[in-house]
Amino acid sequence: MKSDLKNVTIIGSGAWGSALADLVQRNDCHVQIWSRQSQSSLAALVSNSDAIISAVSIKGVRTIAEKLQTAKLLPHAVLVSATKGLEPTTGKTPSQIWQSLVPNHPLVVLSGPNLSKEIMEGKPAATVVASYNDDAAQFIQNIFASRNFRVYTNSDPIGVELGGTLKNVIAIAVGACDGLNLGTNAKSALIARSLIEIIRVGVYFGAQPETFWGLSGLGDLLATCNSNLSRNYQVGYAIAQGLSLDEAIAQVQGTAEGVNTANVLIEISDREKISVPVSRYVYRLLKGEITLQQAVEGLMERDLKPENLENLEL
Ligand SMILES: NC(=O)c1ccc[n+]([C@@H]2O[C@H](COP(=O)([O-])OP(=O)(O)OC[C@H]3O[C@@H](n4cnc5c(N)ncnc54)[C@H](O)[C@@H]3O)[C@@H](O)[C@H]2O)c1
Ligand SMILES: O=P(O)(O)OC[C@H](O)CO
Repeated sequence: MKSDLKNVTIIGSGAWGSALADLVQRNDCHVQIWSRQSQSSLAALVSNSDAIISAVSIKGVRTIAEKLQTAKLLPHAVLVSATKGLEPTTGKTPSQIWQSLVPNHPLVVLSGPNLSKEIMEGKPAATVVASYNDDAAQFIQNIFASRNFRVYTNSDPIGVELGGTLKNVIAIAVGACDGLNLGTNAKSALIARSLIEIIRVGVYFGAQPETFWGLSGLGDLLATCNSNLSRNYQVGYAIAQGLSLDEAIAQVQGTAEGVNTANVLIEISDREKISVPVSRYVYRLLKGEITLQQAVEGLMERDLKPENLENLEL
């Protein structure tokens, strides 16, 4: 069933904003795209929007949310956050920033295994729209769903959001693993153990552990760790080829959020004493504290322990 929604504003005209605009357009919505290069006023543009979708990098989220805080929105306007990152200064997720600055509108998080290039090519994909407000989630489900884009609702926005955010750090590790040609066993072990540490962090943020077995957790982890379309994977792969972090970032097109996310995650895990061994080795590698070879040895030589899947928080 298609919604009768007509006016949608997409904020951010990068790879993801453009792909999301394309998806909404397929459903006959009236779509307007705004970016920081636009001459038009964002406040004027959103004044008649039924849905406002933010697809900017994490560094732009607070600025954009502050602009909308003072804008006059339609009372029923739904906000959608499609960013996968953590704010450096506060450690907040994008949805937490949105919620704190624009609290009077329902918020939906959109996240899943969604490499924008494949979506632009019309290849089949699925995603999750998560909200504490079921009506808002269904509303957004209907404006995005199409023959090639299957959209699920979910009621754990923080879990859905963190699945998409934390896997970016792991994609750097897996890109490096592939760049070193360490093999399928190593890669599979890295992905499986990383999912456990993602869940540990998720639980700290108040997410439901089971959310991470879904599309936005395991699904996005697999997509990002198995595709050289992923910018985060590309960063890890390039480092394994001997490039510096700056050189790796320079050769990647668009934003690799995992680099910043690793910094913020390590601050949080140090403060809250959350064990995140894979992410920590990524962080130390990116900081230049260790070589890639030392990271591999460090992970393999950790103390032996039970797999302990019954108590993922430990
Ligand atoms: N590309 C994908 O496949 C994909 C898929 C899902 C989610 N995402 C997430 O979407 C977000 C954007 O990714 P992208 O691929 O479009 O990146 P991109 O680099 O192509 O575009 C980034 C966008 O953010 C805007 N931006 C950056 N800093 C800003 C600031 N300070 N103020 C205002 N706007 C600012 C840019 O103008 C641009 O529109 C990221 O969090 C990414 O993880 C990307
Ligand atoms: O290119 P990446 O690494 O930002 O990944 C893009 C999407 O998050 C994949 O779902």
